[in-house]
Amino acid sequence: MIEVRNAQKRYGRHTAVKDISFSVGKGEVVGFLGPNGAGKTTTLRMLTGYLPPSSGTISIAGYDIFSQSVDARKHIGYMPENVPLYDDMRVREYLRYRAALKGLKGSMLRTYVNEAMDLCALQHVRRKMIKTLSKGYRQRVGLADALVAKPDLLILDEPTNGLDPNQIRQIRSLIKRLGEKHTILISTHILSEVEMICDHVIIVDEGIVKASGKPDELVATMRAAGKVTVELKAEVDEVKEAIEGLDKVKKVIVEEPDCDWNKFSVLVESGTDARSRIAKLTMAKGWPMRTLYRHQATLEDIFVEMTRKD
Ligand SMILES: Nc1ncnc2c1ncn2[C@@H]1O[C@H](COP(=O)(O)OP(=O)(O)OP(=O)(O)O)[C@@H](O)[C@H]1O
Repeated sequence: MIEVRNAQKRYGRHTAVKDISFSVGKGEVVGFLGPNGAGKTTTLRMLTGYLPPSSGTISIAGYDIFSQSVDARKHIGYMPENVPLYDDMRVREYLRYRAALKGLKGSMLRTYVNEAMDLCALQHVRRKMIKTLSKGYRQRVGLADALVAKPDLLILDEPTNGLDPNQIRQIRSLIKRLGEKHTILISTHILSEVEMICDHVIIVDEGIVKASGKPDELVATMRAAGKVTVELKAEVDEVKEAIEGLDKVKKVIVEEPDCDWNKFSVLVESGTDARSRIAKLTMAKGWPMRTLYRHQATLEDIFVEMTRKD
């Protein structure tokens, strides 16, 4: 459904997207993650045909987004980050206007607008002026606009941005339902959102793809390169030196002590579990120990690991 090959975007001297390639299959729900300024919005705007790439190719449903833009755009419903709405229009009036711009007419236009309003729970505000709507409802109008012409691909740029937790849940469950029938590319900062909604995740930073895969696969890779936490009573430097001397231990980080218990994070090589060797060492040394556990990596750990600057 989406094929991006070596897309690059420069704004004058600044390169916002260095070299991005990825593909999204039909029916997939893909999370597009990255810190501020990573190039997410720029990439989404290139995908939707609003910005030409400086180099590289992008095709949607087999159509090149620039040379076959009309055909490509028929497949896309786009919800930009700050949904631009006409404040002085009423909800239904606005959606009918947008549907007409997308080529819908007559009874089909009315039916499609009605269905989009049903899906986004907008019927009870259909006669309200857009300027009187809360942020959550404005987002729903933006989503209804994106899906009114029944495109098979939805591109959503931070759809839950600025919403309160209840509104976030509502929009999230709506996106989940939409994912049953549409291919979705969703840019977000909210990692739990990705874990809940997406089949696949792409992490971008500094204009390139840093990681890509199923959320649980990424987490499994990270888990293999795990971290162990140890709390014991012994002299800090001695513990650090002894654990760092163990096979396959990469580094020992001294954490804030908890009362008189010293705490250490032990970073170990991929595929190893240092717990039994640490336990043997502490017993041999006679150090009292109260904690020894291996961390379960989360998508947040992956995100931080892939995008940290230190
Ligand atoms: N029109 C523009 N002119 C010049 N530079 C721009 C323009 N738009 C974006 N940039 C720069 O390009 C880089 C990528 O921006 P982009 O908005 O794509 O990032 P983002 O990942 O969407 O960030 P955020 O999560 O903050 O929305 C940033 O350094 C930004 O300052």
